[in-house]
Formats: sequence, C-alpha cells, structure tokens
Amino acid sequence: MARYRPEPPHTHDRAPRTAILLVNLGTPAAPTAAALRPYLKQFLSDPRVIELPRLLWWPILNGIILNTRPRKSAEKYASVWMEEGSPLKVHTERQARLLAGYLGHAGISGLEVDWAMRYGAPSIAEVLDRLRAQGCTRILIVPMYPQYAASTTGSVMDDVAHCLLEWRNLPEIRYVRSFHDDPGYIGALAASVRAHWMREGRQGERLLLSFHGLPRSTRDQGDPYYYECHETARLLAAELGLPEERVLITFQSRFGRAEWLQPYTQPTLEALAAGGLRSVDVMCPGFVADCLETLEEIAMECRDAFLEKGGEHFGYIPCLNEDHAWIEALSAIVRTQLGHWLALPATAEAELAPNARRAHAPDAAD
Ligand SMILES: C=CC1=C(C)c2cc3[nH]c(cc4nc(cc5[nH]c(cc1n2)c(C)c5CCC(=O)O)C(CCC(=O)O)=C4C)c(C)c3C=C
Ligand SMILES: [Fe+2]
Ligand SMILES: [Fe+2]
Repeated sequence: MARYRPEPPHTHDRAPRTAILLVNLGTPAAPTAAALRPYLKQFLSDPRVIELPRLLWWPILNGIILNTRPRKSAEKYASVWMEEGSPLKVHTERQARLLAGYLGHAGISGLEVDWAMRYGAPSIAEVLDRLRAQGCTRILIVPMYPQYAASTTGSVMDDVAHCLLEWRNLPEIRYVRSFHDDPGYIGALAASVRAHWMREGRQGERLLLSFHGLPRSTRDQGDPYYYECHETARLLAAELGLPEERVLITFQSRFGRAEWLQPYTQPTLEALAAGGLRSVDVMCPGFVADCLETLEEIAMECRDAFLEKGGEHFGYIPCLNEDHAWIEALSAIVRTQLGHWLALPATAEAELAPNARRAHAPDAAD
C-alpha cells in the first residue's frame, strides 16, 4: 500500500503560495446528544487531553462518559447556540474573514486565510488538503490559544504533523506558539475591559480573570500554561493601572476528580459574595472567541452562583471575538511570522505593531 497520497498536479513548478490557518478547539455540529457523542469521543480520546493509560481510560470514556455527558452538554450548548451555529465556530469563521480583510488592507494580498477545528469539522486534515490543492507550499498555523498548553497548542501541532505523514511534497510550516504577552493582545484585552466599564458607568470591586483549567499535575510536569496565564494577568493589570489586589486569577471547567489548577472559578466567586463583595467584573482572557465555556459556564452558571450568595452585580466581559483591536493584534502577530517568508510592502512594515517592530529589529533573536 502506498504510504503517500499522490500530489495535486504541478505543485512543484508553481511560485510558492502562502496560507494562514487559524485553528480553534472544535465544537459539535448541532446542540444534540447525537452530535455531541462523536465530538466528545474524538476530543476525550486525544492522549494530549487525557493523559491516563488507555487501558484505564477506555472503559471510563466508553462506559460512563459517552453515555451520560452528551445529553447534559447538549442542553448547555442549546442555551448558547446562535442562528448561524455554535458560537465558537461562528466567531472563528468571522475572525478568519476579518483577518484576510485586514491583511489585504495592509497591502498583503495573494494569501489564503482559512480556519479549522482540532476536533469536529472542518478538520485540520481537510483544510490542509484544500490548501495543498490550491498550491500553498508555506503554511502558518495559528492555534487560537494565547497561552500554550500541551493539551491545546501541542495537540494542534501533533495533528498537523500527523496529517503531513501522508504528504510527499511537504510544505514549509511555521507556528504561532503562544501570544500570552503580545502587546497587541494585552492592549485589546485592556480596551475591552475599559469599554465594559464605560458601558456600565462603573467598575466592579474586583476584576476576575478566569482561565480554562488543567490538571495540576501538568504544571508540576513542566507545562508552562499556568505561568503564561499569570503573565497575561500581570500585564493586563499593569496596562489597566489596577493594583494587584483588585485582580484575581482563577481556573474554570474542571473535568473529573483529580486536582486541577487552583483557585477554581465558581467557588472563588461564591466565597467572594459570601464574604461581602457586591460587584465583580469577569473576563476570560484565555479564550479569544466566546463559546460554551464562557457563555454558559461563566456568564450563566457562575453569575447565578455569585448572585445566589449575595452578590449584586456580575459584569461578564465578552471575549475578544471580532473586536477591532484584537483583529489588528492578530494581523500584527501573523505579519511578524510572515516576515520570515515574504518581503512585506513598506506600508505594512510602517504599520507594524510595536511588538512586531521589535521582532524585526536587527538585534532581535531570530
Ligand atoms: C480533561 C479534559 C479537558 C482538558 C484538559 C481541557 C483543556 C482545555 N480546553 C480549552 C478550551 C475549550 N474547552 C472547551 C470545551 C470542553 N473542554 C472539555 C474538557 C477539557 N478541556 C470538554 C469535555 C469540553 C466540551 C464541553 C463539555 O462537554 O463540557 C471549549 C468550548 C467548545 C465549544 O464548543 O464551545 C473550549 C474553547 C482550553 C483552552 C484548555 C486548556 C488550556
Ligand atoms: Fe476544555
Ligand atoms: Fe461590571
């Protein structure tokens, strides 16, 4: 059996074409148990996500989780589903379209900008195949996770490598590994917090930053995620001029019984309300697109929990989604990487964000 699939015709004699591929986590095709099952099966079968020995995990996944979770999760998805589909998919698709527009506006044309999902559809494999058929020989992969984690960014890298096992004429690949301290990203978060305060005409007593959790053991084994979350929070607080004690960092979406990164989001909010705090603003800087984990878990469940314990004002600050400052920042992040491949037009160079300019300085490490 041939190991490599045939190449599309004439990819070898064309000028190099460059593509940008935004990758987010993935989402079910519909808010139903039937659609949740294959999505959860693929997600929770990823050894980067569940690190337990397969012999132990298989019976738990197939015997318990896939028989109970799809229905419960489907109900939650139904509560946030948009007319055009799952919020995560809707925002990711819009972000890709806007990014293409921003890059075109900056004079960078002829690029393919596409998007894929690590689990579910469109898969990384199918979009890479499409880019190959379009003659793309340089592909910049952008996992849409500001903070690196082996279970998210690492898993995207695994899947890309796995897909390319079948190619004969391999493309050049670059990755945006993480952008937790990117000044454009931090600036976009700060602008979003300020806009929230302006809309509400007040600031909450605390700004709580809730990041997706991970098993605590991953930090002990060297995953930089926890530290990158803390660095994002530190830079954001500094950008907003907030003293340390006004900003709290918590971790949400715990899965299973093991200890996860602490403090946990919901118990923290409950303790704050029970301790007399009346108002809080909550943001999820680890998600660049609103999704089930932000819209349902934070803006609904955590809000209810905070108010039930005596809190009076819970201000949910939406994810960056299609914010102008964020798409600008994303475009600068991408341009920094593309600079390694393309002779960028002078106008684009002149407009580069401060972080990108630094990376282009002659003394910058490459
Ligand atoms: C052990 C399980 C999980 C780990 C580890 C994990 C890490 C992790 N996840 C995100 C981002 C998202 N997760 C989302 C949903 C989701 N996450 C898990 C489990 C783990 N995540 C499950 C089972 C689900 C599905 C929903 C459910 O049944 O509860 C989503 C939202 C997807 C959507 O469709 O809206 C995102 C985004 C990060 C960033 C991360 C590690 C840092
Ligand atoms: Fe998750
Ligand atoms: Fe508020």
